[in-house]
Amino acid sequence: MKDYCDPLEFAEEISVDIDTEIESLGRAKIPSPVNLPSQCFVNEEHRVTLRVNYQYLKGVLSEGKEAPSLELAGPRPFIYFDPSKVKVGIVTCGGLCPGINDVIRSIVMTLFYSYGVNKILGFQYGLQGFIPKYGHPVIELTPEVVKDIHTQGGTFLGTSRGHQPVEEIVDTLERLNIQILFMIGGDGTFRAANKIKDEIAKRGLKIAVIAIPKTIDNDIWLVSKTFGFDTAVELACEAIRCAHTEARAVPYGIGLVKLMGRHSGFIAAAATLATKEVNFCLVPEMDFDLEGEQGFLAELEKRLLARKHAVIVIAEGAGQKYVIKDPPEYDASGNVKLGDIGKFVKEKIEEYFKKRGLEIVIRYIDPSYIIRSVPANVEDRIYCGFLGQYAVHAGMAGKTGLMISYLNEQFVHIPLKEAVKKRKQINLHSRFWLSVLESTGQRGLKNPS
Ligand SMILES: Nc1ncnc2c1ncn2[C@@H]1O[C@H](COP(=O)(O)OP(=O)(O)O)[C@@H](O)[C@H]1O
Ligand SMILES: O=P(O)(O)OC[C@H]1O[C@](O)(COP(=O)(O)O)[C@@H](O)[C@@H]1O
Ligand SMILES: [Mg+2]
Repeated sequence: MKDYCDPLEFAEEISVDIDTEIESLGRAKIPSPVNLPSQCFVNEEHRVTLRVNYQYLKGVLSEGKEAPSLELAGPRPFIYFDPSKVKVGIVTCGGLCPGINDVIRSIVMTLFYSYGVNKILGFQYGLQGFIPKYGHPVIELTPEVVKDIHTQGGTFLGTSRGHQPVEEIVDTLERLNIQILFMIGGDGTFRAANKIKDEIAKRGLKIAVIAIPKTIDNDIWLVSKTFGFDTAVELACEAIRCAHTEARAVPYGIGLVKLMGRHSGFIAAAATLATKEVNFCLVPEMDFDLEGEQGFLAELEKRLLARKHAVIVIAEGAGQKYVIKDPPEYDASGNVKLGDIGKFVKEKIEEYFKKRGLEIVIRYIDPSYIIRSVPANVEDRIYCGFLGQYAVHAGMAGKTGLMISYLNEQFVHIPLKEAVKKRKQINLHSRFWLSVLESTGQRGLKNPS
């Protein structure tokens, strides 16, 4: 599993103080079912040292403190819930992402075959599925129902954006007697999951909430890579290759590709590294000037004159200072609505070269929804399988308020409250970004102030 997006390399403050304690509903006393090979069992003693900055670690150890470590994910020898009685819910929220169906399938198959759980309900259309007024019926999930869903993109359960009353969500969990809730979603879903977990605790209920990080943006803190990201990058590369072909075919051809990435430009950056044809990669983390001697347009002109073609990749959240509405607008989930930077940059390029009398040909490609609605690629398919399995092991062990994460090359449990503390973004001083700069050859794109 590739780990080049290690969030600790992206963090400015590598010396993270994380509360790594995982909450539990009670003592796990029931022996795990025989279908699970005992050699695979892990327990709470199995912890993974969190890879942190060496200087920070030295400081921690010299103070006599322990090195920060995370609970390892995996099947436990003893579980909390009785497989013959436990009832489980699954919900998918937020934007689509390749691999959601793989995760749903993996959860259902693991519950059924490894633990013998047969009461599994799917809530439809995200958080709306818990709210009676929407009238979305729950779906009974069995291996037969989910057996082929991984061949399709999207989510078999449907999704939605928009806040729903947490009290009503927990009322529904109580009414249906759900004891483990698996929430597949991104940062927004995790904030909702945290609130649901708090409401459950307030009512003194024994319901586990387990989150699985989903988003093509790969912007979740304390996860190396979210599932679906790899597939999205692969598709993005195809768009870039086409843009390059178009640009090279004509004199002064420009291929401009806009990719998703609301606040984090990982798709744009990774696709740039993968294709090697990109000359300018613009991401939300980086400020750039359009005009001026060292601005983007002047740099683009230099490139065009030297090589007669250019490829530009722009993440949708880049350059928002030029296009965002004032005051900003928000979607139903509270995410800021972005201005269309791709269209804006295209028009600026056309204007600039018209003024300078250089006849350019610009091809603008916006593959946005195509890269997230396809089925998962092999890499993501394997990854999603693991995520679903580890989520089930954590839930059956009675753990709660956690996210299953792949971090420092291990599957681990991360408290949700830590995962929502911040957003993972590209660190412009990281070796990862340096590699992007080396690949594009782009300069700072900022005029001296
Ligand atoms: N702070 C919050 N409190 C409660 N619910 C939230 C919060 N933020 C987001 N949500 C809900 O979580 C769901 C998913 O959020 P969204 O931002 O759309 O997607 P994602 O989880 O992929 O980031 C939506 O139904 C949204 O309203
Ligand atoms: O689905 P919508 O509402 O058009 O939103 C598009 C946004 O969703 C994303 O695909 C990511 O959304 P999530 O936070 O739900 O994973 C972004 O890349 C994009 O900005
Ligand atoms: Mg999100």
